[in-house]
Amino acid sequence: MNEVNHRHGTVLWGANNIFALGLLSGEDPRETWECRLKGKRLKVDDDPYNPLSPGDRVMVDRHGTILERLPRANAFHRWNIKRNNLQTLAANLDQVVIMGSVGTPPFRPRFLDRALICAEYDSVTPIIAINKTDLGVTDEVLERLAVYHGLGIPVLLFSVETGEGMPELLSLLSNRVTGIVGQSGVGKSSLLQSIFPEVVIKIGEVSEKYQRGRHTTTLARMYLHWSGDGTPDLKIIDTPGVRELGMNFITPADLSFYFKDFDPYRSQCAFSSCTHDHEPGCAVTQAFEDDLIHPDRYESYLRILQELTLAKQRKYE
Ligand SMILES: Nc1nc2c(ncn2[C@@H]2O[C@H](COP(=O)(O)OP(=O)(O)OP(=O)(O)O)[C@@H](O)[C@H]2O)c(=O)[nH]1
Ligand SMILES: [Zn+2]
Repeated sequence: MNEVNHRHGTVLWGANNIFALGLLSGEDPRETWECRLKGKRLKVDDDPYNPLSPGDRVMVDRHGTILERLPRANAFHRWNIKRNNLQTLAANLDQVVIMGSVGTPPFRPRFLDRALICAEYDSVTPIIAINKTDLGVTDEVLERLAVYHGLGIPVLLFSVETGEGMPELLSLLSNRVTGIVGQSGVGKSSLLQSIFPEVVIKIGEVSEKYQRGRHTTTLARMYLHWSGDGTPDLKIIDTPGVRELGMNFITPADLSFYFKDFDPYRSQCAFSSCTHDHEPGCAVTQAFEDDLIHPDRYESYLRILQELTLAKQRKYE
């Protein structure tokens, strides 16, 4: 391969066969370039619908044809219900911010627990960030969030509206590649707009438009923030807002291993095949009854377990 005629770049966003690349090797760090995949395929064809995601590093020729995807350090996925498969949302992440809110919409541990499972599955470090503190944070919410703090996960409270907690959030994001996931309405667009005031954030509209299309329920996008010396000091990949995260990539038997707070009890159940649901002698159920496992977490577990068990039954029907 003639290196002189090739450049490296990072996928900022893209759909179907057109990808915007940034962080290109060359003179101008802020240059972006619209490139194409030759024949819509890559040698590493692990996801034919979605061969490239924001954060992917690629090699491109001088005509703007993407030749190769460089090896991924990791990738963040979600379950695509329509395709019945995992879908890559972002690649090469240092961390993922799981965004929630208080007030509107109210704090919802179910989504959080599901997003934490995705992060654990993909070995991406999670951070929990709860927006809209200006609407008031009740002791009840603080008590529910303490569970995650206890699991060793950073928990931040902030408000895009008042700026409270924003310096702490930005310092956690600085000089890292961060994915953001959150349910619709938690203020993802507002957060991005406050960090990237020069960009007109139209994520809601764009993904809405594309969701009607066949291929692109996938429109994630990387935003770059440039420091004074011309280097990017923030790299944030926004992912499309979702209502619910499907968990079909794990089996019912594996589910409890994603609940680290069950670790001290799991091995003490009377049956080695215990699903920690209804079985006699279940140490996990006992721990929940003894207030050693938070009710939110046990409820999340039971709901996902039921969903996965039903999906498995349907598969064999
Ligand atoms: N009170 C309050 N409202 C906020 C805050 N941040 C965002 N909002 C409001 O929350 C609503 C939803 O914000 P968006 O930024 O559109 O939320 P989103 O998560 O991008 O939602 P989708 O576009 O549907 O994915 C808007 O009315 C915002 O003005 C905040 O810190 N405090
Ligand atoms: Zn059990």
